[in-house]
Amino acid sequence: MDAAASFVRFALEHPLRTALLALPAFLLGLLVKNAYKVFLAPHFSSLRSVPGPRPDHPLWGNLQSLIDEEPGKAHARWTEEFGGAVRYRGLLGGERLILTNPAALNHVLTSHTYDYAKPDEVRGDLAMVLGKGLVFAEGETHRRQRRLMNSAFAPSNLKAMTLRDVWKGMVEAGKVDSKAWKNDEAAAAYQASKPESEAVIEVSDWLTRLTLDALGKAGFGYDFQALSLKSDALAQAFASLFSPRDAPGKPHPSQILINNIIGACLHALPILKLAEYIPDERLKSIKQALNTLEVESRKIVQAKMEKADQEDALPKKDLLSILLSTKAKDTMSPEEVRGQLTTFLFAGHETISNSLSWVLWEFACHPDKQARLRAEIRAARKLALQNGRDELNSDELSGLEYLDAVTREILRLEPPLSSTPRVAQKNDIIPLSVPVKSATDPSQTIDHIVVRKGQSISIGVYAANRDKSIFGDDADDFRPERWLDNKIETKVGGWSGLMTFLAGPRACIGYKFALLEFKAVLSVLVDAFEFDRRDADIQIEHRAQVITRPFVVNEMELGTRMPLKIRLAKADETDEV
Ligand code: HEM
Repeated sequence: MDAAASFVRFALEHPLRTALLALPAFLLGLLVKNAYKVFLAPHFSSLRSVPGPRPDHPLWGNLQSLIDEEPGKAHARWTEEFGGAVRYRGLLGGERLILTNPAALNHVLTSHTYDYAKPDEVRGDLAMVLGKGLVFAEGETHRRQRRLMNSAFAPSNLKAMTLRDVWKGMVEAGKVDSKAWKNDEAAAAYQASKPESEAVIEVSDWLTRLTLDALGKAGFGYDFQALSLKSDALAQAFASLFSPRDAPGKPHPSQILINNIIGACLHALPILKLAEYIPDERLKSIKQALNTLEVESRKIVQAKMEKADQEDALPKKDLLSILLSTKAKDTMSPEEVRGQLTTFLFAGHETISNSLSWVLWEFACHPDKQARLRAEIRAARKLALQNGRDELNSDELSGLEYLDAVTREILRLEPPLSSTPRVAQKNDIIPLSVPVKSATDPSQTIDHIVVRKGQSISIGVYAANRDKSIFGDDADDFRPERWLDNKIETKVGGWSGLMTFLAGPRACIGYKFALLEFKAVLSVLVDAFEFDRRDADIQIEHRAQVITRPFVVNEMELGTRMPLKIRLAKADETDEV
C-alpha cells in the first residue's frame, strides 16, 4: 500500500519521468497483445466458420486489397465469391465482418439498431468536428434527437436555376474554367479549336456550392452565398475540412500500422500532449477550420435564438427555427442545436452534389439516356406551362418515371458511402436468410453468425447495391431502364431496397430532401444543357475522402474533379426524340 502511495506521489511530482519510464512497459504490453491477436485469436474466433479471403499478409491481412481497389470493390468481389457474410482481416489480425445478406442487414440496422453502434473513433472524431449532432448520438440520446428532428425541409429549384444561369453565361461567353484543365496549355489548346456555344466546366465544385446554398436556405434559413462565389467563413471551413485539394493517397499498410501505433501512444499518454508539438501545416489548417466552424455556427444559432424569441408565435419555416422554438428548446440545448446544424451540413450537401456529379458523368457517357430524360422533362414542362408555371413542382418531379429510374440507378451504382462501420455492443447471433459455406467444413453451410461484444462490422453498401444475384450480370452498368419493369426484389428494408441511405432507425434522415433536391437540380440542368466527356479517353477514378469522390486519372494532384463539356441543349429536341 505504501509502495503504491509512493508511486502515485512520485508520478504526480514527476509526470514526464513517469511517462518515459512507463513507455517501454506500455510498448511491451502492446507487442504481447498484438502477437496474441495475430497468431492465436483467429483460432478461437467466433467468426472462424465465416468464409472469406485468405489474408495476404500476417500483419496487415487483406488491407492491401482494400487500399489498392476503388472504395467498395474488394467488398463486392468477396461478397460475389463467398456470399452475404464475409470475414476478412485488417491490421494485426483484427477481424471484420462484411454484411450484405438481407436478414443480417435487417437485424443489425433495423431490429437491433442500438446494439450495433458506430465505432468510438468515428464518433469521437465526428463529435470533435461537428459538435453534438445526430450522426454521433447513440441509444436514448439518438432516439430523442431524431424524434425532435423528423421534420422535412422543402427543396426549391431556385438555386438550380441560379446555377443554370451561371453555366449558361459561361457557355455563351466561351469562358475558360481553369479548374477543368490540368494546365494552361491544355486549356488554351481546347479554347483555340472549340466550337461556339460550348465550354468545359469543372462541375463538381459548382454542384457542391449549389447544394450548400440549397441546404442552408431550406434547412437553416441561411445564405452561404457559395454560388455567388462570396462563400462565407463557415462554407470555407467546411470545404477545407471535408474536401481538401490533395487527392487521398494509397499508403502502404505498414504506414497505416505505424500511424496507428503513434496514435495509440498519443492517446495512451495524453499527459505528454505530444500532438501539440507536431509541426504539421495540414494539422494547423484543420485546427483553424475547426475553430471557424465552431465560432461561425455558434453565431448562426445565436442569431436564430434571438429571432426565435421574438417570433415564437409565427409558423416555423426551417429546421433551425423549429429546433429553437419553445417546445424543442426544452429538450435540446443550444450546443446540441449547433451540433445539428453542422451535422446536417456535413451529411447533406456533398452527398447530393457527388451524386449529381456522377449522374452527369454517366449522361456524358450515355447520350441516349440523357436525351430520353430531357424529352421526359420537356414534355412535363410543356404541361406545367399550360397551367401557367415555368418550372416543375415537387409532385410533378416525383411523378416522372424515367427521372425516378435515373435517380434510383445512380444512387444504387454510386452510393456516397461505400460501406459504414458498426461495432457489436454485446454478444449476439446474426441470422442469414441465404446460408454461406462454412470456412471450417466446406461440406456444411451456416445460417447464423455468433458475434462477440466489440466485433467490428462493415455494412457493405456498395457490395449490396451491386449484388448480381439481385440486379443481374449487368449490375455494374448504369442502366436506369432496369427500374422501369419493376422486377427488382431486394428484400432489404432501405429506400428502394437499396443500402444507399441505410435502413432502420439510423437510416438517413434527409433522404426525402436529398431525392427531391437531386431531381429538382437534375431536371433543370438536363433541360438546359447537353453533357459530354472533356476528352474521349478521359478516365475517372473513385477515391474515398469521407465519401467516394471522382478524380481524373493522371490529374489526381488537382483534387476531386469532374470536368465536362457543356453545350446549350437544342430547344426543339423534344420533337426529335
Ligand atoms: C444522396 C444524398 C445522401 C445520401 C446517399 C445519404 C446517406 C446517408 C447514410 C448512408 C447515412 C447513415 C450513415 C451511418 O449511420 O453510418 C446517413 C445519415 C444521415 N444523413 Fe444522409 N445522405 C444523403 C443526404 C442527406 C441530406 C440531404 C441530409 C440533410 C438534410 C442528410 C442528413 C443525414 C443525417 C442527419 C444522418 C444521421 C442520421 C442518424 O444517425 O440518425 N443526409 N445518410
